[in-house]
Amino acid sequence: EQRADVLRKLKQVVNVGNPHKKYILKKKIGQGASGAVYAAMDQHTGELVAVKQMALDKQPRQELIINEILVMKRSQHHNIVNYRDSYLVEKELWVVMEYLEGGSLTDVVTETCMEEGNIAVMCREVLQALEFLHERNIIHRDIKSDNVLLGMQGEVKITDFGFCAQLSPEKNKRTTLVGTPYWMAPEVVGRRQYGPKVDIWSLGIMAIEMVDGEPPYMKEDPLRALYLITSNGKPVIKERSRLSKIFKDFLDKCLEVDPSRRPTSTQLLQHPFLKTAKPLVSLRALIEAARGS
Ligand SMILES: NC(=O)c1cn(-c2ccnc(N)n2)c2cc(C#CC3(O)CCCCC3)ccc12
Repeated sequence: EQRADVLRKLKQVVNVGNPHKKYILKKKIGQGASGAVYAAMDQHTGELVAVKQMALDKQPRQELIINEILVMKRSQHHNIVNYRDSYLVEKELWVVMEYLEGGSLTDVVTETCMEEGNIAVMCREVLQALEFLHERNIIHRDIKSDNVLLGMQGEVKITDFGFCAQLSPEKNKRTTLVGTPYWMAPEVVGRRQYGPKVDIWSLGIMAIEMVDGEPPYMKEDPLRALYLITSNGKPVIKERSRLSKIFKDFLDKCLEVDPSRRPTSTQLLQHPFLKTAKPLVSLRALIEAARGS
């Protein structure tokens, strides 16, 4: 009966009509936890879109899907992959959103060596998205390079709100173990109460990805990584010696183990490290370098 309830609620949220008439699926661009993602074309406008397809009966937590759509419908921002529309086709849910053709930050961190000016612009753009979400009491809970997408005009947008949490005055803290192990904050791993600052920790881990090419403990299995996060606290950065003083200070603030000492997104947006950011258009060269390799 809970599933029937979800279906009823979804029917109120999604658009009417058959998306097969509106969109032509092109190629598969990803296989997220909750479904496959395709690049598609809007038949009337010729615009490229991304379509996330989820088989409802395969979802462990169906109510999370409604959450993702409802939260994203009203959260339009230039640093967030924007929701377009959604459809229910038999038992399959389609979520249609804008398409970013530059791929993910993962492609860049694994294929290129980023200089600090590029790392600073990435951190600034992601912090702008986090400030927007945290103001609305939304925690993303899965910040990592895979979920940061790039456009050819230098757009930087966060995506995949499948794990996000909408806090309320009655329930402004969470304890559920959600996210991707290597990027999880100590308070999440330790099952303590946590809030929006978990996204700031994950941003710090993503900054380590941009320096070292991968998060700490990536060679360990996920369970051991969880143990190391709680036992080691602030992770060691392999190439720390080669970083500037203000970048090290920025990293140390994101990776404060005690969330009450970790700055908010608004506070971090004032950090001097972000003043060294290169112009957004310089990211185009990074995308091409990542593709070229
Ligand atoms: N590789 C992959 O799995 C994915 C690749 N993309 C995209 C999206 C756009 N452009 C490109 N190039 N890729 C994904 C998007 C989502 C998502 C989401 C939302 O939460 C975003 C807010 C509105 C509701 C839906 C999940 C996964 C992937």
